[in-house]
Amino acid sequence: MPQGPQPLPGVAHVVAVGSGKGGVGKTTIAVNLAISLGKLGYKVGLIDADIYGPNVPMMLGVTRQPNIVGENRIEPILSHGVKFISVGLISPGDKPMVMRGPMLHQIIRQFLQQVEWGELDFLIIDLPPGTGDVVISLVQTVPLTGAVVVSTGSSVALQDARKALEMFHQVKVEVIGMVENMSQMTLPDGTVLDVFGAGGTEATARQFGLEFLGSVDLDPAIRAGGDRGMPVTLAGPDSELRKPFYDIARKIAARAIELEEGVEDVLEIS
Ligand SMILES: Nc1ncnc2c1ncn2[C@@H]1O[C@H](COP(=O)(O)OP(=O)(O)OP(=O)(O)O)[C@@H](O)[C@H]1O
Repeated sequence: MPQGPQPLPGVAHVVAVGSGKGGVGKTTIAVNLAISLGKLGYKVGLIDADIYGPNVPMMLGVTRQPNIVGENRIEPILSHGVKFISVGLISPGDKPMVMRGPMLHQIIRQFLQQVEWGELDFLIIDLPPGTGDVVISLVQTVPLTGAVVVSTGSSVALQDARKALEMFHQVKVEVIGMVENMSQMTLPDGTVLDVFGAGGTEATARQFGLEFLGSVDLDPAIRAGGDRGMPVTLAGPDSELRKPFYDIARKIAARAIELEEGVEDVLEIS
């Protein structure tokens, strides 16, 4: 058995989406990012590693168990052009996932190595909120292209987002950039409400010398799309609501490709 993280054959870029604080919309961003990348022509996979709130199956509208094929290989579920697998499919329904570190590590390894991902341009990983075990299991198993950190503009969310940044730094994962979710809300009469402190995430990104990837508004349509298993980005980039998701996806794709090329350059020189 080879030691250390090994690239997944056929998978070009692995991008983790983390947050620090729970409930800031990390899964919403990860799911809409995956769909947007798919609509932009990339082949996309999504691992829902959020053991505390595995909501990807609901947001992608499929909650059935995956098929086992060949010699104990797992066939990912295909929905809206995205191949996905979720801890929520292992423990469906309302039962919480209760498990110790080694079992969690085993599941993350399985999701990476035992799933028939085929050829992928991007494998997106929806991390649990906070800092910890899942990220360590990930970096021990595969080289990550980078991570995206989602936050609202509120000071409390940003306090936790900074911890996530520090964690990625400690495990030597490049942060591709930060996204502000639920940034502001436009009422039907055109009034703009600043609910969570719009602009806070951009300021934090600047402070850390990171790219700010963009802001997504707080909009009931985004919540409703996730609840119905029909995320808003399915309708393409042509609206003020959906365009930011596509702009963010394009920036992440460009940066991920650039980072991977950088690695190849270094290898060529040495
Ligand atoms: N921009 C938005 N506008 C409206 N609702 C949103 C937006 N982003 C997320 N939501 C809603 O907020 C709730 C929390 O979002 P989500 O589950 O994506 O957060 P999370 O950070 O992944 O949470 P956790 O990691 O704690 O599971 C969901 O009901 C989701 O539909």
